Formats: sequence, C-alpha cells, structure tokens
Amino acid sequence: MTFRILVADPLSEEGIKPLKCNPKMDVTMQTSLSPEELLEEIPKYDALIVRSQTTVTRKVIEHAKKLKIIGRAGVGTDNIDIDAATEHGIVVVNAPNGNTNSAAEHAMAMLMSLSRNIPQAYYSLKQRQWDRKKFIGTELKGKKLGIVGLGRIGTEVAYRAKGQRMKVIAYDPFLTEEKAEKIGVGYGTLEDVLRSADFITVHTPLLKNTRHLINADSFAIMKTGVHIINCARGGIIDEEALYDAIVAKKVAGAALDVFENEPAIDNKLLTLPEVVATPHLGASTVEAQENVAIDVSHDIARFLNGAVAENPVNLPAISNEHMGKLKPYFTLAEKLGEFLSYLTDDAIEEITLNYAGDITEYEVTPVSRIAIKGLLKKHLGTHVNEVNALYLAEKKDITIHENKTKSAAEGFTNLLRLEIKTAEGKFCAAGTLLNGLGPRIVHVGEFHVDVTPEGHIVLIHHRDQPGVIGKMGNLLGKHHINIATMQVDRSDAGGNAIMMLKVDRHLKQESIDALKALPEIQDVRTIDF
Ligand SMILES: NC(=O)c1ccc[n+]([C@@H]2O[C@H](COP(=O)([O-])OP(=O)(O)OC[C@H]3O[C@@H](n4cnc5c(N)ncnc54)[C@H](O)[C@@H]3O)[C@@H](O)[C@H]2O)c1
Ligand SMILES: O=C(O)[C@H](O)COP(=O)(O)O
Repeated sequence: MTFRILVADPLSEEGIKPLKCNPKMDVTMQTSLSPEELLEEIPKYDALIVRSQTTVTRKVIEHAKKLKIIGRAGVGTDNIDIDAATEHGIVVVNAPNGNTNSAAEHAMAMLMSLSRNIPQAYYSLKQRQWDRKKFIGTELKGKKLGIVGLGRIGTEVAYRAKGQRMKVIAYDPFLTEEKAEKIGVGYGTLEDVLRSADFITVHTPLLKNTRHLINADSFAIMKTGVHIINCARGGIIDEEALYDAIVAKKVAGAALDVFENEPAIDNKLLTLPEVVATPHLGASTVEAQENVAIDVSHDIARFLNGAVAENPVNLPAISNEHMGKLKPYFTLAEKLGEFLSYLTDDAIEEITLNYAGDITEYEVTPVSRIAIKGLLKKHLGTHVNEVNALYLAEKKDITIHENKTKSAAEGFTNLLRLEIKTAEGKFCAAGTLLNGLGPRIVHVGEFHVDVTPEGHIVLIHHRDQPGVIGKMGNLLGKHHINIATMQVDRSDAGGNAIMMLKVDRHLKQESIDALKALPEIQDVRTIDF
C-alpha cells in the first residue's frame, strides 16, 4: 500500500528525504495552493504537511476523506483546527524541538536590534545619511528582561540574556521556585514581570487564554520606556494597544517577528519608526528547517506504518519504553470493548475501566482510549479511532471512569475489567494478558471463562438443566455449525449459566432464532472478531 502525502508549505528538501526515499510514501509538493485548491486536492491524501502559512480549517478537514495525519513542521499549531482534526480521528503531530535554538537566537537578534536601533541606522546609512546622534541606544547590561512563557524557547532566551549580563525575571504558570533557581532566573506573577521589566519578550503559544495576554491594561502598568519583543505569535500582544502605547511614548520600541494577520504588509505598526520587524523568520535557518522537516517526516512515516507518533498534539505522548509495556494491552482492550458492546443493544450511558495488577504501574489512558474505541466500533465502524474515541464518547454523553487497584487482579498478573451501564442494566467482562499466550476473556458478568477473543463466538445465557448442552449441540449440528471449543459456567446448580462457544463460521439469524426458541435458553449473542 502506498500513502499519498501532500506538502503544502516550503520544506527543506534534505529534511523530507526520509519520506521521499521511502517506497511506501508518494510525496507531492504543492506549496502555493489557494484555500480553494487545497479543498479540491485534500481528498486524495493520507497525510498533509504544513508550516505556519497554510491554514488547515475545519472545512479542509471535512473534505479530507482519507486524511490520517497532519504534520506541522514547526511548533505552533494555531493554524490547524485541532478540535476538528480530533473529531475526525486525524492525528496532528508537530516538531517541537527542531527550531528552539533558531527562534531563541532570532529573539536575541531582535532584542539587540531594538536596543541599538540597528535596522533604523542601517536604513538611514543606505539613504546616504551619516547620523550618529539619532541612533543612541540602550545597553542591556544590568537591565531587566521579563520573559512571559518560560518553555523551550523562553528558557534558551533566558540563558542568552544572562550572557548579556541582563537580570531575568520570568512568568509561566508551570514555573516553580526550584526550576527558576536551576535556570538562574527570578520568578513572579505576570504583573510582577510587567511592572518591573525594562524589556519584555513573550514566548507562549497562541491559545484562547493567551490571545491579547498583553493588552492596554498591561501596558498601563509597565515602566515608561519599556521595550517589547514578540517572536512567538501575533495575537498574544494586542496590536492596537501596542500601537497606542508606542504613540503615547509609554513603550520606547517594539521588535516583532509575528503579526495577528500574516503576511502583514499593511500592518500600521510597521509605519512607526520605533518598530523593528521581520516577516516571521524565527524558524528560518537552514538548521531549523532541516531539523523540523526530518522530525515531522519520521513521525509521519512511523505513524502511517502503524507505530506510535512521537510528537502527537492531540494524543498523549508516550515514551518508547512506556509504549513497549502498554502495546500488548491494546489488543486485549479493543477486543474486550468489542465483545462487551455485543452483549447489549441499548445505548451506553457509562463506561468504567478497572485496571488491576502489573498494568497499574503505567499511565493507562492510551489503553482506555483503545477499549472505548472497541466499545463504540459496533455503531461507529472505522470512524472511531484512538484519537477521537474520548471525544465521541463525550459527544454521546457517556461518562467514563478509570480506576486502578493493584491488588484486585484475582490471581492474574494483570486484569482489565470493563463495565458498561445502559438503560437495561450493567454489563461487564474482564480480560487478562497471559504471559506468552496473549489476550484472554476470563469473566463475563459473574461467570468465569477462558476464551481467546478471536474468530466467531456464541454466548448463550441459559438455565442450568440436564440435557441443555446436548440440545444446543444437536441444533447447531443440524444447522451445519461446527463447535470448535466450549466453556460452561453457572452461578449454582439449577441456576443461571452461560455457554461460550467458538464456532467455525458466522451464525445466521435463523440459527440464532432456533437457539432462542429452546425453552432453557435465555439469550443468545454472537460476536465475530
Ligand atoms: N517566530 C517563529 O518563527 C517561532 C518559532 C518557534 C516557535 N514560535 C512560537 O513560540 C511558541 C513557544 O514555543 P516553545 O517551543 O517555547 O513552546 P513551549 O511549549 O516549550 O513553551 C511555551 C510556554 O508557554 C507557557 N505558557 C502557556 N500559557 C501561558 C500564559 N498564559 N502565561 C505565561 N506562560 C504561558 C507554557 O507553560 C510553556 O512553558 C510556539 O507556540 C510558537 O507559537 C515562533
Ligand atoms: O511555530 C513555529 O514553529 C514557528 O512559528 C515557525 O513557523 P514557520 O514554520 O512558518 O517558519
């Protein structure tokens, strides 16, 4: 099988070699598609790679009938409708580490250009003017740099600013005193940073709660003469408020690499002499472009080949080691979910996943996602996958509970008990991973069994009476159904009982009806794995 990959923004040729050289990948570069052309093209592709230029809207995703993965060759994914991708079961991956250095160096270049008026002085000299008085700068040494967002890039900027002998104070909701001490920066609230800094640089992602994080109120509490740097995302700083603050001489100058609307050729901030600007060049170095293209290419190939993506944005990231431990449970979880879904025809209201034994040592949400996928598959088919399983469950008002109790494994080394609640009542099944033998279903409701979840299974609830097994065997014989294996269990003599049969082929409705017509039989369910 060949996978078709559309590269919609310019990418390093060297960096996408891993995809281009892979015989299973058919790569098409179309880097100047209009939004309308993208809508026309996208249905043909299994994967899409973009940078920040192409906007992947809900509409694009709705047209993308075959799309399995979107790769962002860079960090910020604000140009991709992640919710829409998740709802459609499309994985989004990015390349979070490849351009950190490049972006941090660019932020420092912008900071220094701003403090020494380098772009303005350069332009003046090119106009054949030798003006030395006009471009008196400000030293960085001893000044305070306020960093808003101390993640990968913010941290690298902090190290570099310290090299310039600046004092650094940072605000990040995840910054602890210990971490700040380790990096060698001061830390405070956003207000502390805004009030005390001489230079302020933002390094957060653009999210709902960071849009206009720096606004008119923020400028009001800053020092007069403050300098602002934004090499993260347009929209984190309110551009109107920044414009007004510069005109009012509250802000001495701003260095901007990113804008609310790009390309930003008509942005009025560019008319101000106090503003130095670049056209979103933070990640534009040979090294960064090669890094991000390599990272995203590897992740796409890995994912399309059935392995787990390393940098998923809409799935929990799992280390290889952790994945090695969890992967064997995926088949168990999916089959158990699928099995349980066939025990009722009513809508699921609640799902409870109880983990016991060894598996409780790991973060089990990836296993839960697969179990829920298995449960929803009967009605949603291939539309449900591990990316959208939780979303689809939530959309259907299904409540999910996940519990871990190491000691509740009932003698097994590991046990996953899945329970669903419907209007009809509660249904439950449990499974284990038998060392070297793979998944087994070991409980159905109150009954004990030992069945491999594969092939054609017939589950019969009946009353424990002499002759019932013989009657059932005869009937299936008449219908030319061969029984491969059989398990029987009962609550007590003469009470409720189950038979779990493995048969050689799918049971037709007439055979099911004939079984149901036997007086001792209470219910018949068939599950075809
Ligand atoms: N100009 C460019 O070309 C360029 C290049 C690379 C990255 N970027 C931008 O830089 C951003 C940061 O990249 P990164 O790799 O450092 O990401 P990161 O995830 O490592 O760091 C982001 C940090 O922001 C913090 N944060 C989130 N909300 C916050 C808030 N309300 N206040 C303060 N801090 C907050 C997070 O806790 C995190 O530590 C990216 O999202 C991207 O938009 C721009
Ligand atoms: O978020 C990022 O990685 C940067 O903004 C880089 O964007 P680009 O890939 O368009 O250069």
